[in-house]
Amino acid sequence: MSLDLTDVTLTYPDGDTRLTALDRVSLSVARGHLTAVVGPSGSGKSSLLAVAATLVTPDAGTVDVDGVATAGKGRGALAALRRRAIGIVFQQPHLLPSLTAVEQLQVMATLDGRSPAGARDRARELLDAVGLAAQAGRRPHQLSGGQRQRVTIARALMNDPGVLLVDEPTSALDHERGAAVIDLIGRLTRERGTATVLVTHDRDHLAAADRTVEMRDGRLHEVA
Ligand SMILES: Nc1ncnc2c1ncn2[C@@H]1O[C@H](COP(=O)(O)OP(=O)(O)OP(=O)(O)O)[C@@H](O)[C@H]1O
Repeated sequence: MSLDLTDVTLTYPDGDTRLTALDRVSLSVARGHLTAVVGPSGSGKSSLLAVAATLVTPDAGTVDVDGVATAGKGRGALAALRRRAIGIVFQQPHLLPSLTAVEQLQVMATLDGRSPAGARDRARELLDAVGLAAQAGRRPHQLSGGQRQRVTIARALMNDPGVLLVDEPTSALDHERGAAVIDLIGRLTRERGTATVLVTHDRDHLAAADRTVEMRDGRLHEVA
């Protein structure tokens, strides 16, 4: 599998005790597959993504990304693994206001040492893939909310990651635009072969998923 969480437990300090945000959670996602994670507020969905993204180290259990065991790795090695192997899409687009859509993507690649021409070609190809070829020269304020979210999805794919983690990408969108973004994530998962985990509140969006799991009080349950 491209993403493997095994018996992951994560706790946070909570007064004199600790709150268990993830309770022996195991989840494996293969390349080309989309797993949707639903569940009530506070059930541990964002914690699950943070652990999968190697941004938070669990108290117990293991996280393997693209066949690489992350246990015991230092910050530098984890940052390098994230840049190479993990694409992350947050709830809010987090775009740089002064850059055009194509530049938002190019920055990622240039940071990674790709040649400027190679970065531009890949950025244009990805903007085309998310339906924004005509908007490549626009800045964030000249884009709709859905278009901004598409730019962040394209940006997350710049380094051709094996793992794509997406946190509530539709929370700022109306239902129709939200559904279109989820469909796009499903299509890109299959076309680009990412192991994708999508946190969503909206159960109407689950048709694009190969599998749906539900978090409840830090535990993961299969949804029939
Ligand atoms: N940094 C933190 N310190 C202490 N407790 C935290 C921290 N982050 C999250 N928690 C707690 O851990 C539990 C799981 O939170 P998490 O953010 O993973 O839930 P969620 O399912 O993503 O919720 P939502 O749908 O509201 O975003 C909650 O009880 C939350 O209050």
